[in-house]
Amino acid sequence: MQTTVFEAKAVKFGTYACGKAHGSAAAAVRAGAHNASSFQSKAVFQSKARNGSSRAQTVLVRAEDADTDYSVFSLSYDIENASDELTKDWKPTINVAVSGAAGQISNHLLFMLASGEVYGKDQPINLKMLGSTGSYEALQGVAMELEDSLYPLLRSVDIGINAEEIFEDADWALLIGAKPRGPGMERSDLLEMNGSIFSAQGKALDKVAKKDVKVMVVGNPCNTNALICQKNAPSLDPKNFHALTRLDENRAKSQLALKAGVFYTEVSNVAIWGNHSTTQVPDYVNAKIGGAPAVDLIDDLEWCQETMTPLVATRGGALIKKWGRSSAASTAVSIADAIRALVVPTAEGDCFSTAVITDGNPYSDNIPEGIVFSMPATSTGDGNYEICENFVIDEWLEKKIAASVEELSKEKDCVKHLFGEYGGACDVDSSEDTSLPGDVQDEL
Ligand SMILES: NC(=O)c1ccc[n+]([C@@H]2O[C@H](COP(=O)([O-])OP(=O)(O)OC[C@H]3O[C@@H](n4cnc5c(N)ncnc54)[C@H](O)[C@@H]3O)[C@@H](O)[C@H]2O)c1
Repeated sequence: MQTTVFEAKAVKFGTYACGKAHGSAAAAVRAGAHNASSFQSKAVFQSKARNGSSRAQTVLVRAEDADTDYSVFSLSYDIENASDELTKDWKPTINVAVSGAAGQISNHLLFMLASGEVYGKDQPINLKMLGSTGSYEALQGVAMELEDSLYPLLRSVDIGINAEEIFEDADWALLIGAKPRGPGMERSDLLEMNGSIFSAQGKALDKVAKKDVKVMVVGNPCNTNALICQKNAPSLDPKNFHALTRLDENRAKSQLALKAGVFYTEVSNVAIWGNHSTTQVPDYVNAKIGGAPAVDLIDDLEWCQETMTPLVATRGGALIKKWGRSSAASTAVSIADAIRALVVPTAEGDCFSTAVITDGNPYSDNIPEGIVFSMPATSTGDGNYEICENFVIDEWLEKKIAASVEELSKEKDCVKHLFGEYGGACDVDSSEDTSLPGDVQDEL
């Protein structure tokens, strides 16, 4: 066994740095890309070539101050020169940025991303994890757990609190971090507070992310946060901004399957329309079970309208009452599903729900332009999507969709100034709270 030693710079806000065999200074380059405000510390690369081969198998990096800075390390593998069975068919590495990376949802999601179950077993990733000042130590802890998990597809990890550093060259940005509503805080205050986070993150994405970055906003109120983020990133394609409503879709599918007494894989074409709030509309009208209309098999309109619909819309609150905290694991699963929906072709006759910008949508009689609204879509698996055009909007759906449109239009009025539009008073109703769990701290 041959051992070589290299020297490179590592930075405090950088975790793994991905080096190459023969001492390629990839890590040094990555470290150098961080701005001068980052704390610099010297690190030693130790590369071990197996069986006397010149190809490095493993590179570990430790900062000199590793005792106090647990987050600085590196695990590297020379994919480009690899010829073994594991890596020879791997795709080029992608950069996945995750904000709120020290939070509950990320604690599940990050490990799914690193394992390959989201982007595929042949898709190596660089994880770029954004936290807040207060969560920086926790972020280091998450990085330590990732280090200890030995995921071959996880090529590198960066952590930081500066969005412009973390979003650099991002192919995907999963925006989970948000501030919860404190006791007594108005819904309009929450919109404003999180709005400023998402306008800053939109600007950062605009400046440093890849131009075809796919952005998925999870932090609540996610539809309006996604709108703010998109409007602050004018050089990016508006189509690539999503707000997560896949959890709502999964909840609706589960209830329909239970009611019909079928396995959930029989349930298809389930759309969520509207806002990720209690005004959301789980669409039983167009849903199918075993390829036939769900309403024919279930044959109970009252259950669909009066039981299933509110049950899905208020599921988060019910879960908090039982569990004592908001849904994190199932949300992470639904983020994974939402990503897979874009990178794997949609099955024939099926759809997935995603909240996207409504400009040019095929339901313009019911859904105005200029908001982020959940609709049914399909994808060929290339990261893009098309909104389904053939969904029937009956009288019941029309009324429910109108209520969600009104709510989102009011939310937009409250935050317009965050993307340079003025006019319209902030008139969101806090008396009937439609927000979903996770954005109200005192519920926990
Ligand atoms: N769309 C959905 O279906 C859905 C479902 C569940 C939860 N949520 C929302 O997801 C969000 C996160 O939920 P959680 O349970 O993980 O919360 P959490 O409080 O456990 O984690 C949030 C993390 O974000 C960090 N953070 C705060 N501001 C930040 C910023 N500006 N940049 C980076 N990080 C920041 C916090 O420090 C914290 O570590 C909440 O807003 C919640 O309401 C959405």
